[in-house]
Amino acid sequence: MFAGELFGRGREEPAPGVVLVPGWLGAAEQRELVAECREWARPPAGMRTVTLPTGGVMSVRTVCLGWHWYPYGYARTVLDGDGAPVKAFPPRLGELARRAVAEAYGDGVGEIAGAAGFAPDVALVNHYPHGAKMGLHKDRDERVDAPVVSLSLGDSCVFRLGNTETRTRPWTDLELRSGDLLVFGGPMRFAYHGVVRTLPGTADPDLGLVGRLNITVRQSGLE
Ligand SMILES: O=C(O)CCC(=O)C(=O)O
Ligand SMILES: [Fe+2]
Repeated sequence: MFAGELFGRGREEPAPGVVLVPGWLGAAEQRELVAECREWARPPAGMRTVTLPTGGVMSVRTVCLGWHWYPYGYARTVLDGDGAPVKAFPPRLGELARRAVAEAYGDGVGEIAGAAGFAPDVALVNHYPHGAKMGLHKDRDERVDAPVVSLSLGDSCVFRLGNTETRTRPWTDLELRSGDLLVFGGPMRFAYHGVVRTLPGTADPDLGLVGRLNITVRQSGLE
């Protein structure tokens, strides 16, 4: 427990273009999103493990909406899985993500590339079972520089926000908890980032979720 928590966790801007809004989603909204993720996870085009070109298998399980992400590109079918057409991008999730960007940047929305006209069309839903993590990477398969919206549910995690140049320091480790909103855009849109570890057992049991879910909502720039 940090002394600062006596005063609650406030909005943070850990780097230019990166905004963390703790507890952005209320308990009811979190429960609704978890229920939706369960539906999205069902086959066909459901949650799957991703095998990298190196032969490594990612420890998270992923389902995509709108466009199917595979290493490294986007397609309309699950070409590295069951071959089914990707599920539609839910308009409600798009609305939520647009509100997220507007609220995160506030009056500064005009200074962040692609933020004012944010038109998301793809979401990646990652489930982190206990012990899962995600190595440092850039989200670079999108063709535009609009911000990425990230929503966290369930167990907390240590999220590593790196830099745009190298996979090494400097980086900032942030704790992301259930309901937190993280937006990264502007000068940090193509920064390295990853999940060092999750913190098992930190989720509110009422959420009924084992592990951690993360939803990133993005604008692909694809037609
Ligand atoms: O789980 C997270 O917080 C980050 C996920 C991520 O970086 C991604 O899906 O590209
Ligand atoms: Fe990412």
